[in-house]
Amino acid sequence: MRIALYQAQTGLDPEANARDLVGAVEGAAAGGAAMLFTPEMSGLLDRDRERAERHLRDEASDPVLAAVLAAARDKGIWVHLGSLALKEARPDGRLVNRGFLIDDKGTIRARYDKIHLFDVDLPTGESWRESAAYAGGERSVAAETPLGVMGLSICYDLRFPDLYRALSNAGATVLSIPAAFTVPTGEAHWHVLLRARAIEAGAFVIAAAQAGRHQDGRETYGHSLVVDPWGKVLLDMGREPGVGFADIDLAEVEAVRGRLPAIRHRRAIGEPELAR
Ligand SMILES: O=C(O)CNC(=O)[C@H](CS)NC(=O)CCC(=O)C(=O)O
Repeated sequence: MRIALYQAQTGLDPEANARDLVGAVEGAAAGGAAMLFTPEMSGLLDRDRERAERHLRDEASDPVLAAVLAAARDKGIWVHLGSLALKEARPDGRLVNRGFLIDDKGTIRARYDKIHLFDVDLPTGESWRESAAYAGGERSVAAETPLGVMGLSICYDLRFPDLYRALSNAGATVLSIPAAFTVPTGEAHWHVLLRARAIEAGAFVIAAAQAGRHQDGRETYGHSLVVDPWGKVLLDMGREPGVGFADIDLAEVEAVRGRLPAIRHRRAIGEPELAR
């Protein structure tokens, strides 16, 4: 089964970003992919909250989402739109960071709101307070796809293995982890965390990422990755934006789980006994 990943360098203009997304859908379909994966914040990447807010809509009126739904239908391809920032009616006024699983008829099959929010001060001086602008999601989501049951997640979620344990316990054999990773944390942690999630779950990991220097001045790590259930990297897109392809053999999941049945050996772990 062929999949495609769109490594984006999303900018400040949602219209231009939507055109690039539609181009990626067309490129993925022309290349024979059954499904395209796009990064976190595929519609707009802007550190300036006030400037960004002027462009943001709710789900029903978001033009980027509408463009991707139409392109998926026209090209007959599934899309995991990694995430969009959306203005949903919430009492506290915060946004949601929401991913969409879209089928080849342009129908939304599942939505996932990012659970773990990136509130981190890096030693390089980079400082992020995602929870100031976004409300965290409350539930994990898996969905049936042509690739099998897929677990949805977003970026910083990658650091919380309990989420992937829950998804694989629910039958997920593919884990999608769209991202906009920082460069220093990407260099230190990206490959090892993605490979670990694949190995622990005996599942494919598909991680479409933002890459390079963006119009808002930020730099993201790139390296969109596909990892097989044994932990082998099948695709690493490096630093340049574009569409990449990988052929994945879904039988690998059962083969690896048969060889090393760790997920069948999972136990419920309680509080540790603390010896003093
Ligand atoms: O808000 C936006 O515009 C786009 N969203 C992001 O950039 C998000 C939240 S600030 N980034 C991450 O989660 C990076 C995680 C990361 O880099 C790590 O876990 O090391």
